[in-house]
Amino acid sequence: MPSLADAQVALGALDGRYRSAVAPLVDHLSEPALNRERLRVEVEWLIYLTRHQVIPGCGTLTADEQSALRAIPARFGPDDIAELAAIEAETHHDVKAVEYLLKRRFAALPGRSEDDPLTELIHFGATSEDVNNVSYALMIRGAITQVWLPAARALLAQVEAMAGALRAVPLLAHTHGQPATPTTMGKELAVLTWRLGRQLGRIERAEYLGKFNGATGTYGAHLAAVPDADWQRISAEFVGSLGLTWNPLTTQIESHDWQAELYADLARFNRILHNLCTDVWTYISLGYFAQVRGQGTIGSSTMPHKVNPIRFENAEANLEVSNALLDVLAATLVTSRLQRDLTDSSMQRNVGTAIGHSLLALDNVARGLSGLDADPGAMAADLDANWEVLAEPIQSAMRALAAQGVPGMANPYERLKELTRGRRIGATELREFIEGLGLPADVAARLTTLTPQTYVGLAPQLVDRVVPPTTG
Ligand SMILES: O=C(O)C[C@H](Nc1ncnc2c1ncn2[C@@H]1O[C@H](COP(=O)(O)O)[C@@H](O)[C@H]1O)C(=O)O
Repeated sequence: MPSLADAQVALGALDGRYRSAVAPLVDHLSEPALNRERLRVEVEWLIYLTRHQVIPGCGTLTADEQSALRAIPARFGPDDIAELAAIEAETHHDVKAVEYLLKRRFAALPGRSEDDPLTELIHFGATSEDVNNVSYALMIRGAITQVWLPAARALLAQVEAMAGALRAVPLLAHTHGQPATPTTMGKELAVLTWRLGRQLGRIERAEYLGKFNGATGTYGAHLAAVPDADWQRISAEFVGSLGLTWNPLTTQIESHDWQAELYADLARFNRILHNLCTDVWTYISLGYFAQVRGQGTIGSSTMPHKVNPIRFENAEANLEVSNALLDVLAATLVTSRLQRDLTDSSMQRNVGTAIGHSLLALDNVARGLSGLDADPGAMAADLDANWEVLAEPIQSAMRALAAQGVPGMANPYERLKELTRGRRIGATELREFIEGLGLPADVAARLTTLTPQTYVGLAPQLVDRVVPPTTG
């Protein structure tokens, strides 16, 4: 029997059926992207060392040579990937393989050779983690700022636009799944926009840290080679030159605390988005949103009438997978036995998968939302069937009157409970009840004009906190 493995079939869903949605992350978080970043860091370190003559009297690189070296990661492609894999098959050490590949490329520059004295400055003073941690910081920063954040911002703008459009559309709330004080659909979406926006702000402010201080973070090898250099300043300057925040105090490994912080924020964003999915799914189920576009031609394989909210269900699943990975990354990356164990290396191989499932969910939610049309008629019908929700404002007005010394306003809660608890009442019963309360005329007039559809408080105005009202 032929093996499917022979056909280069993906094992995981992200590289299989969902590949197109997550492809932009491949350039940032795949294994070749890691190796490309490692090459970039090694090249930049060599250029830094020679340009600043950190090793007094060491050779220099011409501008053309610096460009040629920088082109190695910039043009890193399938042939380099294959060559690197062949070297790693010999070294069984992935960073050493990168070092050897760069030494080969350096020796091949015009006028250089394997015996060139500068060859030994490649990977000078560095432990693998010096190269790895800086590479990961650059990769993750690229993935977040160039791929994930733009997708998340676009989704947020979409939810925000829906909140604005449905700003004043009355909606029967369902606390505990039971009819409750009305709100508007726009305000409920504005709450989610507000929450997602706060998390997005935290993610936008994420710090990306890097360290470059040798095998146990002591600069021991550096000092042994060049005792007079200010190695802490050099390390800070080099890490800073890559646009990262310098971590001054570490063991062999960068402590990964910033990664744990970022993954906790991403996971919290995912959880709020999951809440949006389950709410919108429920509103669809109640008929408050109609699925009108982009649902494909088949809903159910057996029930022809159905259109299923599959985009939101897919997003839920992917957010859960993403969070499982983000949680395990955040929990485990912050510990390493003594000066280093290698669990972080194997664990960080899953960063792309963790962020990929989140990106896939963003894509599904965006597609799901764009296929929806609100049905204000369905929302109005449910409000109209639940006049008892007006027991609350009547009670509240009576309490205020009682506090002002108006006679006959005692025990409003109990009186409304008697009228409404466990039974349906309509406009007529409620108005008759109000008329029998002996309320001051202005309050009675105000309450009798109230309907479940108009009892939305400040809901429309609250939307303006996240969606500025359109002017003109
Ligand atoms: O600079 C060093 O290498 C110092 C060394 N610590 C190491 N630091 C970083 N990488 C190391 C280390 N050790 C191994 N390896 C190589 O890491 C690779 C791990 O593979 P995987 O589990 O697939 O992520 C895999 O390629 C391993 O060979 C130490 O002894 O402290």
